[in-house]
Amino acid sequence: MQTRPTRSALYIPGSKPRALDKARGLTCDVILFDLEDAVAPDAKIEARSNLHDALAQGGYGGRLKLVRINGLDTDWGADDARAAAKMPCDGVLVPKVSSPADLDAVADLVPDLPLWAMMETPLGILNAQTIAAHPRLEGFVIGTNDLAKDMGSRTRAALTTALQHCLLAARAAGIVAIDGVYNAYQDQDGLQRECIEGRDMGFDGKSLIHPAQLDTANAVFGPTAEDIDLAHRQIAAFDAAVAEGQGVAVLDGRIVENLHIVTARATLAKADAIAALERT
Ligand SMILES: CC(C)(COP(=O)(O)OP(=O)(O)OC[C@H]1O[C@@H](n2cnc3c(N)ncnc32)[C@H](O)[C@@H]1OP(=O)(O)O)[C@@H](O)C(=O)NCCC(=O)NCCSC(=O)C[C@H](O)C(=O)O
Ligand SMILES: [Mg+2]
Repeated sequence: MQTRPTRSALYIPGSKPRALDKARGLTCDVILFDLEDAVAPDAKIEARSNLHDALAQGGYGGRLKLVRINGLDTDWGADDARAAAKMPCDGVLVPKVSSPADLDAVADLVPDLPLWAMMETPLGILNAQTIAAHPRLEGFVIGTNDLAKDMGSRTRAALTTALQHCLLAARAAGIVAIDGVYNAYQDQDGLQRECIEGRDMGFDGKSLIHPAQLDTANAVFGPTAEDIDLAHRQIAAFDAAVAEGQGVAVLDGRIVENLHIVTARATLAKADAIAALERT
């Protein structure tokens, strides 16, 4: 089970050495080192080599480092998987996963690393429950662009059922779920709205394409000072109620039950994990 922060997951094309270098100083929680759609066919081999060198050089701190390989049905996928298996990364992100068998095939080539699944095909969404239950899987990253293309959908609202289905599957399996990208990377208001929507649905973070999107995702998906204060006060109120033989506390006119304490402790643990990451 992944416990590191996943508020912001930035795609970095393996074909862009400057961006690979710049990422060492960026405040993303997760780096999605991309060999797939951000890399042109002619640049695929060089991108794999760039990525090998960048990861070997290190300097990415405690960020979660995932390598998105090409699909095994392409000319590059199997070699990407074999190369990623030897890279000092935290997992392999498999594109266009439609069934657990797609993960089995990559797992055979990558024996020792966790797997993550791009959820971006209609069949994959329908099979989300069995994909999420794969023993090597640590998380979903939603591919809203490919999904919208395959479904013929023109709005994010049209994807709501698919997003919720993925979330249900992820939560049932206890894995991470990261929302899709917001393409208009210079539109901060639109990004903020979509981050809030994703957070309120239950996502753990947002996948991003440009450094200018980091602050918004980190702020929206991270606990605020008010969240942290409320969590402390809920725990204190509940402890006091329990000490008096009560099973329920009342705080600010609202009941506080054990289930709220689970959420409060999770909020504090998340804040601690973010602080620890920021120290690396
Ligand atoms: C979108 C971009 C092509 C814009 O590039 P550019 O015009 O070069 O941006 P800027 O000049 O504003 O860049 C400023 C500096 O920031 C660095 N930079 C830019 N993007 C990144 C990045 N992603 N990671 C790290 N650093 C980045 C530039 O190097 C500049 O640095 P400096 O020279 O020092 O000033 C570009 O942002 C880009 O290529 N983004 C990634 C696109 C991508 O990865 N697409 C694929 C993933 S999305 C997807 O596939 C989703 C899914 O599969 C689905 O189906 O939905
Ligand atoms: Mg995609």
